[in-house]
Amino acid sequence: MAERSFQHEIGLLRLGEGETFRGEGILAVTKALLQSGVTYVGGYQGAPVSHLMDVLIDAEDLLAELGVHVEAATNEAGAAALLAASLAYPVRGAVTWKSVVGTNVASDALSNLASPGVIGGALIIIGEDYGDGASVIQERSHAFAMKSSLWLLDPRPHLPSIVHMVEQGFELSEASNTPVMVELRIKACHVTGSFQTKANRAGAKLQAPAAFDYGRLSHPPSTFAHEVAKVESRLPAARAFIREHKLNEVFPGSRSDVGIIVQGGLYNSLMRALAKLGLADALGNSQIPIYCLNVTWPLVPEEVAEFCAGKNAVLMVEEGTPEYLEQSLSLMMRQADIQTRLHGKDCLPQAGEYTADVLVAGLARFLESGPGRQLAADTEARARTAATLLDAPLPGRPPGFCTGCPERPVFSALKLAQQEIGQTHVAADIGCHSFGTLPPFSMGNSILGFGMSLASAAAISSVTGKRPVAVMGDGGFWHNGIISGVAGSLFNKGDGVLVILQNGYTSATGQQFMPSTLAEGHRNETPMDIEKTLKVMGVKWLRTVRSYSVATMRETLKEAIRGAGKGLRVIIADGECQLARQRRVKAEDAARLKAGERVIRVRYGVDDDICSGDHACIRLSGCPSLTIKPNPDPLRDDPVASVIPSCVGCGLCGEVAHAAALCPSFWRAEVIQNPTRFDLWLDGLRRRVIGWMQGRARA
Ligand SMILES: O=C(O)C(=O)Cc1c[nH]c2ccccc12
Repeated sequence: MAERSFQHEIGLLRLGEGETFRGEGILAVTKALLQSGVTYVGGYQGAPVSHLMDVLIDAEDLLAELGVHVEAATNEAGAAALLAASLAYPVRGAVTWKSVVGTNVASDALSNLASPGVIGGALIIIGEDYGDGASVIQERSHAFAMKSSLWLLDPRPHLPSIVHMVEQGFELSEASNTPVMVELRIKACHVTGSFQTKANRAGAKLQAPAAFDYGRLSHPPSTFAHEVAKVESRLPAARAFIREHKLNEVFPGSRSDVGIIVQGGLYNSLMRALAKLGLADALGNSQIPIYCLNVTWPLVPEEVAEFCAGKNAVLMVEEGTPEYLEQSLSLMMRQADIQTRLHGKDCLPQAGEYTADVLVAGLARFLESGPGRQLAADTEARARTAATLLDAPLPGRPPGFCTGCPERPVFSALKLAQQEIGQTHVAADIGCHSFGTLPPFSMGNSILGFGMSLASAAAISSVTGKRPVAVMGDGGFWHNGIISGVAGSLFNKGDGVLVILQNGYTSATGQQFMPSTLAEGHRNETPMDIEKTLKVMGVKWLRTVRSYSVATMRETLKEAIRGAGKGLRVIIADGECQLARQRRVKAEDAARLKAGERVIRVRYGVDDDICSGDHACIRLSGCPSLTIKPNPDPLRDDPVASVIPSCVGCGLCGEVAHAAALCPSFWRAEVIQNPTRFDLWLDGLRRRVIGWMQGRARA
């Protein structure tokens, strides 16, 4: 994989009995899977679980030794469907993706899997991308567990707990014939710690295909029996297992009047809040008893009753909306006729991440604690004071395209095209190109999902009377766009423009390879070609344009948007992901330098004397390496544009200045290492000519 090397982590996967693993939560999961004897693993990358897939794919050799099949699925639906191996065979397997979005994509396969259930342990490791730092819609994966009768583990962020829950997850899955989701929030994925390892186990293998059994198909009439099995056998079996194996934890406290029930994943934040309130020490000893739900679905009514009975009040600490757990607890307590008061979202916010500070305020409300309220008020006041001390609000720092990104020029070209032919609807998509919706481009009227831009634009021309432009990455194309977008548009004889940003990787998730990746050393020796694929599908109007050629791209866009006739027009904007390219080129250059070979680096810069100081170049590019500096001319006070050393020489600044006819202040230089004798001769000649001209100028 391109983003980073996982050689160290692969070493950790080889640890044997009784050794110590040190690292991140999400990587501990990879080791836990191998210790559990999986026969197959798979998934689709996305924050915060990308590294799980990356490590497993890089660990090809080890997994081959253990006989574990690895599947880099093209989307989450494919990953979920992989679990059918555990539906038909008593083998263990695990898949991963980011949630809630990945679970949305996977949900068709998940429903069909959950209905017959599984005979081999089946785990779904979901990266719950919720709260500060999340990149997707704020919804709860919990809903999927409830609707499909899947069990939901939410281990407290502590490596031994995470590993234990993965191992127990397989057992629970087998004991109740139900797929199990392991929910890991951003903080749980990145929490660091250690645990004692066990030896890896080879996955089970069978000699023959399973016998035909209609009862294991999610088809009527089997589905009616499945529905009954879910409630009459699988649920009771799961509850019995959870109770018997103490998957949920009770931490007793000195107080008997109140208690706290917490989702396992929030346990660390809760302990921090209690410590701030002086109700717990730093070692996790709390005065208030805590019932920690490492399993958030299903709840175990007997455990709930035991914890709540006899207390005046309990607080349910449950992040996100709606308050499914609070509702369930309320029903259970009513049914068991327990008179304990139940609090939750009346004390804590309905929406947003439950950070320690948010929990301090909520706990103070629950405990009706004066000093607690004071602490929460003080914290808020400090934040306000800090804001006033700063005088003006801090300038926004939206994320944006990397230096040299091949996607930036496409938005520059689209901006220039719109300047000439007017605005048109722009359907944005998920990927690095989503940054086109942020300044300085601010383009995009909708984002409807991964690979959904073209489909989302299908009805737009009937609304606006103008041909819309859908932007899609090559990652989005293979994930969903090829079917939902391209096939849908061709089938419906749709009219519109699709711009495919072909950079060679699913870059936003960490530069993973995908079907059309060309990189060397990739397992896929015959990469699928998007252009050929589109032609075969029947796209008639198709252009491939180098993404840095801004003027050509502008003209191509104008032609596509305004051209006569109907039909889908596709522009493939081609340019390799610059981060991946830099890693590749740097290594290649270093090898060439070492061998004494000639290496050229291209750099751009701005001539201070010529820069007009209007910064149109910056507004059309937003490159992090193109900034401003004080004007060296004492008679001018406008800052001038400046290219800083992080420039990778993509040439966009010059292209934009040329395409938009801005001031001619950009220069391009070639830095040649290990020059040839011809290079040196040419350099000497240039110096002489320039010297002669400068001499004339002075004269
Ligand atoms: O990695 C991220 O942050 C993403 O949002 C990418 C992504 C991976 N799988 C998806 C399914 C639906 C929408 C976005 C994604």
